[in-house]
Amino acid sequence: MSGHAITATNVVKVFGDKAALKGVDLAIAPGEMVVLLGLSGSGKSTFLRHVDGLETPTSGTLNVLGQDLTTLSGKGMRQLRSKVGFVFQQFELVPSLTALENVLTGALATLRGPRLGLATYPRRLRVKALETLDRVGLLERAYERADTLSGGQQQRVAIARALMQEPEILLADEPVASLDPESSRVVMSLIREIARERNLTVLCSLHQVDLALSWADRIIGLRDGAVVLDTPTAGLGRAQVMEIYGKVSAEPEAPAAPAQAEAEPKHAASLAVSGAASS
Ligand SMILES: Nc1ncnc2c1ncn2[C@@H]1O[C@H](COP(=O)(O)OP(=O)(O)OP(=O)(O)O)[C@@H](O)[C@H]1O
Repeated sequence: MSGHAITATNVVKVFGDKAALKGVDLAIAPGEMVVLLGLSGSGKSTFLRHVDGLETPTSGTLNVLGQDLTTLSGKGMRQLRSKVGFVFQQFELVPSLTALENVLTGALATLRGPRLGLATYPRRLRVKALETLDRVGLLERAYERADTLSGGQQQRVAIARALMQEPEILLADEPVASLDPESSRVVMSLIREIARERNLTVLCSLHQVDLALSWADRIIGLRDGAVVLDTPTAGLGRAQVMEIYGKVSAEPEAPAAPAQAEAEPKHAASLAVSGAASS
């Protein structure tokens, strides 16, 4: 037992002939807000999916909230997953349901049987869902269909949904990649405030160095399936920031020229803004 919320030891994940994770080692303390920073394809989503038990490591070990994920099955895995909330880039709401109903689905794992319509949820959960919507600033939108809300509002509903399960860990996979800068700021600031209030451990993938520097306690940089950087953000000077741009956005060592086009990261521009990407 390490006392960490998440500990990965030499986690390798191979899909067919592709190694998505090449021996990831990291440890995250309870209550930390960590950004997993890297280009598209660096392995961020794959790692987050491991922490939620959606993928199993090919080798290595992953300990989440004191449990070795590689040994958990059925019930044990469900119990662990109930303590881990997940927020996605595309929100993954049910578009035809109201904001409130979407939030309530976050409590489904605690209920027996299907729920169709608001009235089928216990009153205590309806009240809790309304309070949670209020916390994300959307109480007045509770009865509107999810697909009538803006992207930023939908992501706030998705955060409220994740909070309904009272998680100890919140995973967020590129939660602001589909949002404009102002909505991104609102969503990141909300995640940070709520994490502080509830002593949540947050692991959030991002591809933007600037956002990572603004919102993380610590940045873990992934490149080509490996950790290339692990640094607290407090007190970083310009030189270290440049180093972050360089380390996370540099191509893997000695890339073969013909592979370059295919390996071209879709987020290259946002990581290359410093001009230090080749350092
Ligand atoms: N189920 C899968 N089957 C085969 N290859 C996969 C699978 N999942 C991920 N990969 C590959 O693993 C590598 C890492 O992908 P991953 O989605 O984790 O990266 P990422 O950093 O999250 O990027 P993005 O932001 O584009 O999702 C990629 O090369 C991807 O094609």
